[in-house]
Amino acid sequence: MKVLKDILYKVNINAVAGSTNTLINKIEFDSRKVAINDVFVAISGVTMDGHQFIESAISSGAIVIICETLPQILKDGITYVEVSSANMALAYMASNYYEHPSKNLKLVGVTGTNGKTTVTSLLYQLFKKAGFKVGLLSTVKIMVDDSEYKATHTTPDSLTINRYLQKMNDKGVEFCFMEVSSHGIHQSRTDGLSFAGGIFTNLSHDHLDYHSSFAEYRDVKKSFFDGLTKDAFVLSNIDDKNGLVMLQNTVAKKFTYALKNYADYRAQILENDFGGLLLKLNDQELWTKLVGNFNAYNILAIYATAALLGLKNEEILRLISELESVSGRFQYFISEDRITAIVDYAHTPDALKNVLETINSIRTKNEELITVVGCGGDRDKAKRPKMAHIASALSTKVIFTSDNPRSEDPDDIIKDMEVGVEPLNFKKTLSITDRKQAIKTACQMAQAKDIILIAGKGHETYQEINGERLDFDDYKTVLECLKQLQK
Ligand SMILES: CC(=O)N[C@H]1[C@@H](OP(=O)(O)OP(=O)(O)OC[C@H]2O[C@@H](n3ccc(=O)[nH]c3=O)[C@H](O)[C@@H]2O)O[C@H](CO)[C@@H](O)[C@@H]1O[C@H](C)C(=O)N[C@@H](C)C(=O)N[C@H](CCC(=O)O)C(=O)O
Ligand SMILES: Nc1ncnc2c1ncn2[C@@H]1O[C@H](COP(=O)(O)OP(=O)(O)OP(=O)(O)O)[C@@H](O)[C@H]1O
Ligand SMILES: N[C@H](CCC[C@H](N)C(=O)O)C(=O)O
Ligand SMILES: [Mg+2]
Repeated sequence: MKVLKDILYKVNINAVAGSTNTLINKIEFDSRKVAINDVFVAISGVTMDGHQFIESAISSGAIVIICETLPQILKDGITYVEVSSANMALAYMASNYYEHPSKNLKLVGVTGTNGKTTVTSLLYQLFKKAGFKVGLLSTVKIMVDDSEYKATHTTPDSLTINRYLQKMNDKGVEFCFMEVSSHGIHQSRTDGLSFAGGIFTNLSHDHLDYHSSFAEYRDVKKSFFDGLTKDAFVLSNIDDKNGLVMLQNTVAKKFTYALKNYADYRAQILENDFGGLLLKLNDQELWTKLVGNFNAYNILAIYATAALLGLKNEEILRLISELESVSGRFQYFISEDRITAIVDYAHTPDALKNVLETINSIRTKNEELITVVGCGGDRDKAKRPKMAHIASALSTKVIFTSDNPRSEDPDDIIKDMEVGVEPLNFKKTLSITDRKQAIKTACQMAQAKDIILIAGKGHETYQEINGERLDFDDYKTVLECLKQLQK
């Protein structure tokens, strides 16, 4: 049991009705999870308003209500706290409730449109190899040192974050690397956390269904860096046109990385093929198994972060050469028939362009590049024609298909995509709604030495249709199809 007034520390309060000396059990923001003596935080969400569940939370045992507008009738024995932002209040209360776990380890947040999972997962691997106890909060999974937990979000809600950070404290974790999504920042999921550092990877088109404009999306990302303290570091990719913007108003120590511009941490690509990348990094050669120009940025960010966190140069270089690629990020195999299949999580126009350009820079003219791609339902519709345009312009053949249609009709999503195909590329394209069938067709079309790219779902092991997640795995599917077709 905790005392309410202790967990309200730093919360911006407008009004209180009732006692704050109350003993409380736990905090919940979903009325369906409330039990006796809990605090219920009413959040006005994207689809519903949590304020309408105050009554039901009280019936389930809530004795404290945190809300943005006080109900008209206040019940005896219940403490009501009016705050200006319920999301922000939840984040500070979560941190207080779990006793500020982010202060007991070095927490590094990674934000940007693409590369967050790659950078955080590789940092997790590198620090584990260096012998530390490490934590990870990522799209793919949550790790409390060696214990793995399922991830539901890229950046979980603030209660979940602090709960896992406390578990990390209990295990003696020294470093934690976490993805910081724009939804996460906007919904204050990371407020109140003590970050030792923040990394900016890049910014391109995504989530314009949620953010009102690209400028708002950029400013939300920037606000993460604006919120860091002066003992923290910011590491920004200044080859990205918003790299310097992220550094504008932060009081944290500023560091930059780049392949094309002058920066604190610089690298040059010496070799780039399916075997990996050979980089010249601050005058030293460094080899990595990771493939693709964009991974040169990720590797450079990892090197710089490890250096900023105190690891020695030689050790970092040695450990980077041992890193394995992240599940569903340029994950590939070559079949018995010498067909290369690549599964990649490219689900934004920029990521898709980078992956296709990387493959094209490695591929010879006689080899076909067959791309299978779809776009998510209930997500930014403006990405659809853009991704279809890029896929059809940069591949020799393209199959448009489904990628988590969610509540939408998959054929409508495909139609939105087809609009982006330029007339000269029409003949390269084909649409097959069923993703398994699309992958199978790509495998049937491929000859020896051709390359199949299956983009958009990466590590995902499901296809979400009408609220139901049906088992589906791109990597397993393509592996099986190529095996069955073996000549
Ligand atoms: C659009 C969005 O971000 N939604 C998130 C948001 O939910 P919401 O605002 O829709 O909630 P709501 O359904 O309107 O409900 C409002 C409030 O009423 C409460 N409620 C609701 C029903 C009830 O009976 N009782 C009750 O108390 C809810 O618990 C909630 O607090 O707050 C919830 C709790 O934190 C999140 O789980 C939920 O994520 C949804 C599932 C989601 O799909 N989010 C995606 C878009 C997302 O966050 N993605 C980013 C990654 C993006 C990237 O690629 O960069 C991520 O970090 O994962
Ligand atoms: N530094 C980078 N720059 C551009 N594209 C990248 C970069 N790193 C990875 N990508 C591409 O973006 C895809 C997604 O990468 P990753 O999962 O690391 O990004 P993310 O930021 O975690 O995405 P999400 O927002 O879904 O969490 C990869 O599969 C690859 O195609
Ligand atoms: N974090 C991203 C992931 C998109 C992955 C793609 N497979 C899709 O479902 O659109 C989102 O939720 O928008
Ligand atoms: Mg991610």
